[in-house]
Amino acid sequence: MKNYKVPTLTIAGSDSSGGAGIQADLKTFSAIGTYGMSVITAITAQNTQGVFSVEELSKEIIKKQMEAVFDDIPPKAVKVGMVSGPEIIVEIVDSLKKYNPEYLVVDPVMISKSGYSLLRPEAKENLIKYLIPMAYIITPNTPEAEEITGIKVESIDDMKKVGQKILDMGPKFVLMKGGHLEGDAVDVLIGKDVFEIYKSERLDRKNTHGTGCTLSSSITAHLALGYDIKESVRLSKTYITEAIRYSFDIGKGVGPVHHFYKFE
Ligand SMILES: Nc1ncnc2c1ncn2[C@@H]1O[C@H](COP(=O)(O)OP(=O)(O)OP(=O)(O)O)[C@@H](O)[C@H]1O
Ligand SMILES: Cc1ncc(COP(=O)(O)O)c(N)n1
Repeated sequence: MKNYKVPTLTIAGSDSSGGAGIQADLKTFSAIGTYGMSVITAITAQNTQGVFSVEELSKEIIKKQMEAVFDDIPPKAVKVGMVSGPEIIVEIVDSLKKYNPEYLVVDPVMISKSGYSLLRPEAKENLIKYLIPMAYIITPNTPEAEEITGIKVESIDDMKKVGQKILDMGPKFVLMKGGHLEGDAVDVLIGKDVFEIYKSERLDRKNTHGTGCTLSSSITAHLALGYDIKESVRLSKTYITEAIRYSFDIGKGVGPVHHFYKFE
């Protein structure tokens, strides 16, 4: 089902070390077999050891990037990752309303694995009020789900309950990621008439930089290629599991996952 001409777009921050953010998204888009494009929201200076600095781009250049992409190569599916500040979110939401892509995947990036805040505290309100309701699917990890709802997530039962709360905020589907819990790596997909559990063994690996970015861009690429939501998540869960299994040591800290595709 690969189609190198199907356009996909990521709206996210740049990770200079290539493991997360825009770079992980584009690698995933290519590996799944779509044509990847990017709107950069912020530049981070980071590597496998941490995030050292962040510079947000202006809302003007974000608007211009959106226009340049959508006026020429309208993407079939769009993913939003790190959005950083409140004004940027409003700009992105306005542009998305204007161009109305078929699929919008929102990965509500808040804190990097290394503990650096990638969403300014004052931006949280706009994320919840404007971006989450327009998502086709939102993919919070447990700390992000807790931030969004104010409710603790410590079990699969909590994931179901809190996922339902997020669904009530307006997105069509919620994928609650269980990477931060203990035991098997269990993700839960919730929609109006949909409830699916995706389970994999927990792999004992230290190199998990960019797992969330990779999973959400894989879902984006599969939706763009025409898979339905359950299939898109199933194939993406396999993709991230194998990407973690074959993750590798590069750099001095938490290395990246491995992008390649050979599963159907
Ligand atoms: N050790 C692991 N073994 C197998 N699967 C894992 C492991 N850790 C995470 N996963 C899976 O990876 C995906 C990403 O989950 P996670 O909850 O780690 O997202 P995240 O915290 O947003 O990632 P990131 O830290 O990159 O932002 C999920 O499908 C999760 O189940
Ligand atoms: C630009 C950018 N976007 C997202 C992440 C989250 O990824 P992780 O939690 O694996 O650090 C990141 N580190 N950098």
